[in-house]
Amino acid sequence: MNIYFCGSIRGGRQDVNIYQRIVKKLQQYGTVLTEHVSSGSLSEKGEDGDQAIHDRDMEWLMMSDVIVAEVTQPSLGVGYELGRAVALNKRVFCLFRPSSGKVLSAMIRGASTNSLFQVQDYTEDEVESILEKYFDTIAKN
Ligand SMILES: O=c1[nH]c(=O)n([C@H]2C[C@H](O)[C@@H](COP(=O)(O)O)O2)cc1CO
Repeated sequence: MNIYFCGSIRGGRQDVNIYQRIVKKLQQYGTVLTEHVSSGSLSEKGEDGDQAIHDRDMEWLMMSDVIVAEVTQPSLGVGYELGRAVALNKRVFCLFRPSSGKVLSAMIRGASTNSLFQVQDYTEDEVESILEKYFDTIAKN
């Protein structure tokens, strides 16, 4: 299974430790095409070559079977990826931590109207078990 992980880069890297836990867990279920998003050495500057980044990531998005996004730290790039994923009819799972004190964009929470696009509130300690539950469910469908 190809998995596309979305997380904030230029939107801010404060959640990188949780991105690492998510990617490590996702690697039990398939190939994470965007493993670099969780890299501790990738700064808020991001990678070089914006057009190449965009074109590579869109190709990976098209190749993916499921998109998992950590959406607590707002990111234009993640929002764009999610919109493109919806347009491609992809399966999307968004993870949000209410304990951050932030309120998730209505354009993300409000898009969760069917089982293809799900938003899950969670706490940091349950991140692995939430992913286990999700992948168990999609394996049965
Ligand atoms: O260097 C990059 N590499 C990259 O793959 N991205 C993609 C993957 C992330 O899920 C998303 C982050 O967007 P942003 O940088 O706007 O927070 O965009 C974004 C950047 C920088 O914008």
